Amino acid sequence: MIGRLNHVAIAVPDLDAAAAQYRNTLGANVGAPQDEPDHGVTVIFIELPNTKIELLYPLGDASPIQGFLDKNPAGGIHHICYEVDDILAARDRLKAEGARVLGTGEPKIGAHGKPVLFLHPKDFNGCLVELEQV
Ligand SMILES: C[C@@H](C(=O)O)C(=O)SCCNC(=O)CCNC(=O)[C@H](O)C(C)(C)COP(=O)(O)OP(=O)(O)OC[C@H]1O[C@@H](n2cnc3c(N)ncnc32)[C@H](O)[C@@H]1OP(=O)(O)O
Ligand SMILES: [Co+2]
Repeated sequence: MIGRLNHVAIAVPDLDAAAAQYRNTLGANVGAPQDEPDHGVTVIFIELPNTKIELLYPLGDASPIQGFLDKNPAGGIHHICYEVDDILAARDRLKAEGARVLGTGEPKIGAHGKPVLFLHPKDFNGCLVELEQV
C-alpha cells in the first residue's frame, strides 16, 4: 500500500540556522520558508536526489510540534511521510487494522497541495507517520 518515501521531517529550534546549515555546510538545495497555518507549522523543503527533508518550525499558539520541541529542545526527527495512491482507501484499511488516524480523520491539504493524514506514533514503533496521496 505505501510507496515512495516523500520526506523526512525534522523539527528545529531555529529555522534560519537550520536552513543555513543545510545550504552552506551540507551543500543542499534549500527552498524558501512556507507558512502552513492549517498545520501550525512553517516549513522549508530541502530537495535531495532521492527524497526531501522538511524542516519544521512552530507557527501560531497551538502548533502540533510545540510539545515535541519542548521535549526535544535541540530538535529531532519528527515524522516520515510515505506516498499512497488512494488516501481514503489507505485510511480505511489502517482504521480497520486498529491504527489511530489523528485529527478529524479526514485528509487535509498538505504542503505540496495534496491530501495528507497522520498516524499516531505509538501505533508505529514510536514514529509519527504522514501519508500523502500523490
Ligand atoms: C505541512 C505538512 C506536510 O508535510 O504536508 C506537515 O508535515 S505538518 C507537521 C505537523 N503536524 C502534525 O504533526 C500533525 C499530527 N500530529 C499530532 O497530532 C500530534 O503532534 C501528536 C502526534 C498527536 C502528538 O501530540 P502531542 O505532542 O500534543 O501529544 P503528547 O505529548 O500527548 O504525545 C503523546 C506521546 O507521543 C509522543 N510523541 C509526540 N510527538 C511525537 C513524534 N513526532 N514522534 C514520536 N513520538 C511523538 C510523545 O512523546 C508522547 O509519548 P510519551 O507518552 O511516551 O511521553
Ligand atoms: Co510532513
